[in-house]
Amino acid sequence: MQVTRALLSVSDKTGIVDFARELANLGVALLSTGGTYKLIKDNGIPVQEVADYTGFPEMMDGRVKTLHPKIHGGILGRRGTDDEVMTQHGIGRIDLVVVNLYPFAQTVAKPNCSLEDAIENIDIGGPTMVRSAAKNNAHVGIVVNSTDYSTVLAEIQATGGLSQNTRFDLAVKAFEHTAAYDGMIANYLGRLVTEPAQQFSRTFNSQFIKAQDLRYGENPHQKAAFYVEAQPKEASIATAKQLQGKELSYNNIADTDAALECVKSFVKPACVIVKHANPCGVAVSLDGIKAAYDLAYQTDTESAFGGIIAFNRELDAETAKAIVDRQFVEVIIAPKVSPEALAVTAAKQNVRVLECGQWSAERSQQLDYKRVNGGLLVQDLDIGMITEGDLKVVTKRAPTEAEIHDLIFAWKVAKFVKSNAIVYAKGRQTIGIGAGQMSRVNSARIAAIKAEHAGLQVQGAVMASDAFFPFRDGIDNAAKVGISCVIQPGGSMRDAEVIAAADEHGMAMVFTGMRHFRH
Ligand SMILES: NC(=O)c1ncn([C@@H]2O[C@H](COP(=O)(O)O)[C@@H](O)[C@H]2O)c1NC=O
Repeated sequence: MQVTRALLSVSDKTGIVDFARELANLGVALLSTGGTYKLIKDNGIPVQEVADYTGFPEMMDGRVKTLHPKIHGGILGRRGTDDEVMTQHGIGRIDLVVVNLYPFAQTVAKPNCSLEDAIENIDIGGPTMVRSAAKNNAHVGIVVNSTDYSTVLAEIQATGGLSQNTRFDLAVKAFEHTAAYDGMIANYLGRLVTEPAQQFSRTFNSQFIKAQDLRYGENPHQKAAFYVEAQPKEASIATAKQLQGKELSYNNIADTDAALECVKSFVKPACVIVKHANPCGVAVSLDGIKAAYDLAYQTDTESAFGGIIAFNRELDAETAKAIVDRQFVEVIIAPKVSPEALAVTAAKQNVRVLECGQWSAERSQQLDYKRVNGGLLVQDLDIGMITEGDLKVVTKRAPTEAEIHDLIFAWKVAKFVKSNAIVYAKGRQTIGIGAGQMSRVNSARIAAIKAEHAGLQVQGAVMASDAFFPFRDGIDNAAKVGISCVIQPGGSMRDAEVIAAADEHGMAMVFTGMRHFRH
């Protein structure tokens, strides 16, 4: 297919002048809408305005520009089938359509965007041309993204046109583009159909882009792929670059996400080791990430085998060496990886090393999804976090300054441990973690067993519980193993009993008023 005439109509005008110039140099006749036309013409490039071509002016403040049979007939006409009718009605072929749409997303993201503004930024003529051209991809090329200008141009320069493969690929991109666009509009308007407007729209429309096919899913008989957002809001597993190692698996990605999101909770140098989606060792150390790793590893050396290790600082050679010398590790992830660290991990080529970029201290609110059979649970991501000022001391004894540091540390870890979660910690090191039990008492027992197994002293450690204690037995058992201080949300109908138990044992206890279930 030869490109003889192109229609250019873009809101985002990035790169359009150079693209138009090169097309014109190749002898392609250009048609364009108001603003795009003016820009191209002002740059001395020959171009005809759509209004001049159709004999119909743009009207209604741009609501009608390209919605004309001479435009849509020119795009949709089947070469070899519709030639006669096209000639009969004076419709010329349009071989290439270059369109990007009114910036709906940017408009509604503005604070105080009015419904009127949002409505005016719903592009009608643009998607219509995009869909026309994409449908007629057997004869027409459609470009919706300026990042494709150079490859499209190179192909036209080389062959005078675009191959069927290229046109089909561009057409799929075009339908992906309009699907995302209409999804955004439906989500936005779908929040307004009830009075008062709701956070969650009537339908839930979202688009994710395939980052990679995976060898298999959670188990080898399950097929899987990893999809990411077009514009992830912050450094995450979705933004991570793999610097070395075997291909990431489904479970690697899920566990790396858990480790990274947990380590983001800490400001000081920290290390989180995850196994099967649960932290099995976490530590913070003012001496740096190597010291944090040593402490995190101590919590549960058995579970750390084949684990995922996340840091909140650049991975350095010393830490990398400590890891690869000591243990089998599946994935190491950090905001940055030094070239020296990479030289160390290169000796173990199977180890996956990921660099995800630096996140900002201010977490951005996002949606969290969980698939259930036949449905989807959607909620705000749990970015809730308490500070020292939020702690309510409920016992006679108040925690010491050192205990407060440990309480907040243990609380941050408990947030990332599957419920029921119990975390024992001392000196900003996890001493024992009890995860994913149906009874809180059993989680506490497991935390104690883990501590004993690791040879770590529970005496004087703090205990975090992701949700309230329904009975006093949790506190009595904790006292028996040597826990001195407890952090929990509070809110049980037996809080008074639980507090009395803590007082009897001379423990300090604080309520957070915030629960962190994780399923
Ligand atoms: N109404 C129409 O016929 C129409 N045709 C093209 N557009 C859009 O107008 C924009 C370009 O306008 P301009 O070239 O005037 O800057 C593009 O985003 C394009 O998608 C239209 N605008 C909105 O629907």
